[in-house]
Amino acid sequence: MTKLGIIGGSGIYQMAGVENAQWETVETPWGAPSDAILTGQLHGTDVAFLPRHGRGHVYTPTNVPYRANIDALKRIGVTDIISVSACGSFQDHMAPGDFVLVDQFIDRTFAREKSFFGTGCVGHVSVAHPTCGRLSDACLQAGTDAGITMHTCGTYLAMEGPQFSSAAESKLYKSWGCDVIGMTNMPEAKLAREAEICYITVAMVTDYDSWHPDHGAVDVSDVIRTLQGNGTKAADLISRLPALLDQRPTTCPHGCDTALEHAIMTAPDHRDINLVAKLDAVAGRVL
Ligand SMILES: CSC[C@H]1O[C@H](OP(=O)(O)O)[C@H](O)[C@@H]1O
Ligand SMILES: Nc1ncnc2[nH]cnc12
Repeated sequence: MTKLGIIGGSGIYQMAGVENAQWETVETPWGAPSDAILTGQLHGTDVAFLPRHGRGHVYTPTNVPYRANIDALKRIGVTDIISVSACGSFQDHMAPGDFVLVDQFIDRTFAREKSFFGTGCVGHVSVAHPTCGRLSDACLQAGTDAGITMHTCGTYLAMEGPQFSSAAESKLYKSWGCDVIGMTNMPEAKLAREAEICYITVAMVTDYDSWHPDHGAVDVSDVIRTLQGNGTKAADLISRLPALLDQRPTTCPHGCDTALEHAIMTAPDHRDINLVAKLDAVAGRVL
């Protein structure tokens, strides 16, 4: 059974159309998530919506409690996460208002906890293909049906922030072949993989960062203006997903939900029982 998690980024703090909606407080061994989680059904499919920065936009990209957020979603049974995120673009043809289905990341963040594992329970998962092709296909169809200009793949540069990039950084990332830039999807995608949850980033282009000769520096007021249009489009895309994702295969064909199968290195008699206890939701299947 699908339970669809939606992580709403900048400008997305609510989700309309959810039946039996209630804000649930979820506690985790990794602290409190960014906010309570809105649960209910969308066109008959169980959904759980979490505003990444909290209602009122409280958490900076660095301070978002990424581990608590992913643990909380796993703990309440989420199988699939759609991360809806604002981004800058490094490509002329990925214009403000377009949506990019991210399939690769370059992680340049440096001030965040990036793993549920640690001393006393060491685990290594593959993030060679960090997003789920099944979710990407569904988002492509939903977005196209909603009349959104969709790009089927793209590399997302995750920066620490909260300041935007300098022009030199922006040109460097473009020269690396990156397509979009944001501040939040790492370590979120890595943690979702550790938690064996399928994950896709729907990156909503709001600006051209600071490389473009015909566009000035990024300005939050421009970002917000574009986000207001993007938010409506994102809601339309999401409302079409239940019909496409309700029939979940017993196991993800891309292996997202079996990522921990051979991941844990620490011998059973050397494991830290406190850490193992904290991993109950995320890795209980294999511990
Ligand atoms: C409001 S512009 C910068 C801000 O927007 C993006 O957030 P999110 O990924 O949660 O939509 C970006 O990563 C920055 O945090
Ligand atoms: N240019 C940009 N850089 C980083 N994060 C962003 N979010 C939206 N636009 C962005």
